[in-house]
Amino acid sequence: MKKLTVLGSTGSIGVSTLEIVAAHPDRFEVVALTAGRNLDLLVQQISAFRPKLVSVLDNDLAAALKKMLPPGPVPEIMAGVDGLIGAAIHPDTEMVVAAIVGAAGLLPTASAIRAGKDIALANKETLVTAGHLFMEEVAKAGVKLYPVDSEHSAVFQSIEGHRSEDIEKIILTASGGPFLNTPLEQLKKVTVADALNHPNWSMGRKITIDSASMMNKGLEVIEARWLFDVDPVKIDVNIHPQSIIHSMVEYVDGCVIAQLGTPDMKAPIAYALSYPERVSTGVKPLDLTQLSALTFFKPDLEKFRCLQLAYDAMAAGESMPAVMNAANEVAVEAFLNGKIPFLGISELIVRTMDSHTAHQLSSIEEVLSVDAWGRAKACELLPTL
Ligand SMILES: NC(=O)C1=CN([C@@H]2O[C@H](COP(=O)(O)OP(=O)(O)OC[C@H]3O[C@@H](n4cnc5c(N)ncnc54)[C@H](OP(=O)(O)O)[C@@H]3O)[C@@H](O)[C@H]2O)C=CC1
Ligand SMILES: CC(=O)[C@@H](O)[C@H](O)COP(=O)(O)O
Ligand SMILES: [Mn+2]
Repeated sequence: MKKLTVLGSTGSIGVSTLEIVAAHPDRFEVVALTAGRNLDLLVQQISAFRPKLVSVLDNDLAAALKKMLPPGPVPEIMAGVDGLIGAAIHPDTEMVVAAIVGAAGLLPTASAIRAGKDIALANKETLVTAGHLFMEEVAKAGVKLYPVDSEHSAVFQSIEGHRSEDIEKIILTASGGPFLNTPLEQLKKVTVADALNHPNWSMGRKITIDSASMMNKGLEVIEARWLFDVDPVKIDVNIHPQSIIHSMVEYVDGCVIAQLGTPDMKAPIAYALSYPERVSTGVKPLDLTQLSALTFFKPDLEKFRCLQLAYDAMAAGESMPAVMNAANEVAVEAFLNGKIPFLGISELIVRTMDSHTAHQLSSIEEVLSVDAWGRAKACELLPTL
């Protein structure tokens, strides 16, 4: 029986994780759940999974939750960062599913690693902002870090049994999002609803906008760089609009190993939870005879400026990816709230990165202060757009 904490249980990844847990009650048990504001869903999850501890965004929400609890055993209720950390380091927990969105996931994930918990990592922002420090913490604590992100799960599955020195290239696939065939000129006028209309994946709002701008793929290149300890020049991005091949690894002998499947996050989540075993997921099996074509081409870096910005941030290194990530989080929120147009996202990131001189980061606490700086700078620059 694997005992789990799910950070971000009310989100898209959190809900899919709990579907896997519910399907395998003999394998997985929930110890702790954390939510942000979605108390109604959290109450349903408490009723179904009977966690020992739950946490919500703040004390007001915790007080409201106490009045909504279902009949039965009463969980410990916590709030804020203390609650996230409490859930992450709960003594009964063996594995933490890191499924909070954004840099808010950094501290609880770091705390879980330091407490010796294995990690199923969905929260890519942790590796984008502080990849080298996280990988050092993972090595120091001797814990396992399993990728949940579909591309990284595909790479993980394609490198098993192979020597890292035999890798020629990692090829991350990208759907191209809803604007793959939209001319740059028309991107000036796209709406929030247009950007949230991802062709292949059903996901949370922030990552869906990141997919539309292709910042998601930029974040994933940085994520792969740290997760698989590869030189960034060995990481390619191929647009693959069908999202059937989830990523590939090319070896020095010219062989390419890929992982394929119906686009459904339950598959990579289940593999991270049950590794090295495989469990049923309910994911629709792939019928290759029903696919008309699998196509691939290079991304347009002028149109998808955010992908180029991620390459620039990775090249600058040190604190720059954390600043880029912070500016992106502010920009996506502003776009979703109707404060800036879609192309304002990349513009705000450029202006924030231009205001920053990269410097070395030697602790996760320093990363948090750079993240705060990046957010404050991006907010200050918002009216200049
Ligand atoms: N969705 C997907 O298919 C994929 C997601 N990922 C990554 O996984 C992570 C989660 O994505 P996704 O599930 O889509 O996101 P969602 O927005 O659907 O869910 C986010 C979760 O985090 C909670 N949350 C948000 N902000 C805070 C905060 N400040 N403090 C505490 N909790 C918070 C939310 O609570 P509430 O809703 O209750 O307010 C919710 O439970 C992201 O990093 C994303 O990039 C990676 C690959 C695929
Ligand atoms: C499901 C998943 O892993 C997402 O990160 C997905 O990759 C988004 O699709 P894009 O390829 O459009 O970014
Ligand atoms: Mn992905």
